[in-house]
Amino acid sequence: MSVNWTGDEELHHFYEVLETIGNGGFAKVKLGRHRLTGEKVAIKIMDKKQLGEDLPRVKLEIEAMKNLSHQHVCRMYQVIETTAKICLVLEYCSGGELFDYIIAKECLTEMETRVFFRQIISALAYVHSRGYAHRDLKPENLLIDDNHNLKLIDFGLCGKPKGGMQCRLNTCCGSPAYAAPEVILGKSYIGSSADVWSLGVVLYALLCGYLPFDDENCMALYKLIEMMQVEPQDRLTVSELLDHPWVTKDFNIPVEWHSKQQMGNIDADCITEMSIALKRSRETTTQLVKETLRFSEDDDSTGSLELISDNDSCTCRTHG
Ligand SMILES: COc1cc(O)cc(Nc2ccc(C(=O)Nc3ccc4c(c3)C[NH2+]CC4)cc2)c1
Repeated sequence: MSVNWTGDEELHHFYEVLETIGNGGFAKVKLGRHRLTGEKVAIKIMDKKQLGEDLPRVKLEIEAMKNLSHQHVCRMYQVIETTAKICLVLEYCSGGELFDYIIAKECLTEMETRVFFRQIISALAYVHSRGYAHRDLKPENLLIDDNHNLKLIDFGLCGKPKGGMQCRLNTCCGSPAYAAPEVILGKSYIGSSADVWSLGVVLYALLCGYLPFDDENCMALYKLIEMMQVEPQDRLTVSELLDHPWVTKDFNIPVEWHSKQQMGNIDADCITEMSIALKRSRETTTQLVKETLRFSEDDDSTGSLELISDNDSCTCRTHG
């Protein structure tokens, strides 16, 4: 059974839409709660008129998010589109932005920085392996989840070179304070190298609690940070960072960057547990989940489901 919802009806049928938790440019992010599972979500609401010529970027991000499923990348659960709006239903990260966390703590210890930095490298190595450059890496685009782990968000500026990650990109984008010199200078650039420069600025911000400013002392410092070499070919690569001595210190193992989340079909055991928890038949539960997640037989969705039961409420998360 499929229902012809209007976008607003669909959004409010499946989700309670609560307070605003983030604002940025042409988008507002509101806290939402799934009416069936009780799970909190973040709903990024964009007005198509305000998007204007940026609308294709949103479609690019949605396409990217369909191909990304990783323990340190914020999940996109659902897209709800109306004539006037596009809503992305996203993973809710209760700890908020890493940016606010750094401000609140002034700066982080070397150990806490290393734990976070390993998670950021893990996410970046995975995103690059899927053929995408993020191009807007900064503490505002790293969220802290319920388990105090980082999740990379906002793929609205990501680039996917047609010929693969060795091919150059041309669009000058991202935040100036984190953008690589070659991007700032309007040159064509390798996306993964530009992301590594941003990674260097993020590391500086984590350890110092403020951004490097462009004075001669900082330029001298840049030369010490191997990720912030002005010439891209002199810069460390993500794969060199995975087992860099500073990154592996105290861990003694390289960063595990492969996804721990299977991209597959709906897990039968999950349906069984959900149907018991929800006191519904397996068939009804499967239909509800498919309807909620807009799965269909002919769809190429590769999402899989994981049941997280917590104090009798059951939460169903998708992967992929
Ligand atoms: C792929 O993930 C994306 C993609 C995208 O384009 C945008 C987002 N944006 C999000 C922004 C914020 C949150 C979020 O959970 N924010 C949040 C959560 C808790 C708190 C705050 C913000 C701020 N006050 C403290 C508590 C989630 C997604 C993701």
